[in-house]
Amino acid sequence: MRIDVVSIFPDYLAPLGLSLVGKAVAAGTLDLRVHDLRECTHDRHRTVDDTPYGGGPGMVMKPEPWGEALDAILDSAAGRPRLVVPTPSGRRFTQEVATELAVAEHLVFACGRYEGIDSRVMAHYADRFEVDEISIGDYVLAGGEAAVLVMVEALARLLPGVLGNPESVVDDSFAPGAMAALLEGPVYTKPPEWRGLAVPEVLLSGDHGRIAAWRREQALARTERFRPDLLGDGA
Ligand SMILES: Nc1ncccc1[N+](=O)[O-]
Repeated sequence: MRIDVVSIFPDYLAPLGLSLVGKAVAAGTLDLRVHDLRECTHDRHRTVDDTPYGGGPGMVMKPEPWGEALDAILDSAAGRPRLVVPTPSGRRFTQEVATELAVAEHLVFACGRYEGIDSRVMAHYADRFEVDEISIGDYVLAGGEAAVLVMVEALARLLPGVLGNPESVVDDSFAPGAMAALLEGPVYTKPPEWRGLAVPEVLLSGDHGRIAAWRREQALARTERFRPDLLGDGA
């Protein structure tokens, strides 16, 4: 998979060189290219934004630098990449969306800052990109870069060979499957007792049936407490 990220703060994406995503890049599973949008400006001030037509607060990112940046990426792209635009006004990012993105051949993330990117950019590229405006949550960040870190990490761990133990994807919170709509319950590891706190004895029993039942019970309780919306009506 190839991933391009366009941003006026390319250094913000440096964490993608670490840990799990960094390993995927080193292994060649991910071809990650980060581009500085300002390299597509040609005025003295390297201007990327201007005041919004129709008035209103803040600034809007100008279309010209985006046109130059995205044309260059398309020139070196095979096929029709998916253009992911992180925005609070997009469709909601979920584990299902992460799974969808994880099977793409080529993702291009356009990091908007300020009030967003001139809407003509998304309209102009609708035939050459599969344009996908996605929100990671109902809050307002200063730009899309943090959202790209979130989305790339969520999809990278789904790529074959990236996670040491592919099993751990199966019982993720929100992963499709038997415990699909439940939050993961508490987890424990050695030592069996720590500062007077013992690990629940069922987990040391070796009785896999009892352990599975206990885990489901804990997952249900946690889901009822933190995310009753996941339980639907009278589940
Ligand atoms: N919530 C957001 N705020 C700003 C930019 C992008 C965002 N998002 O969710 O992708």
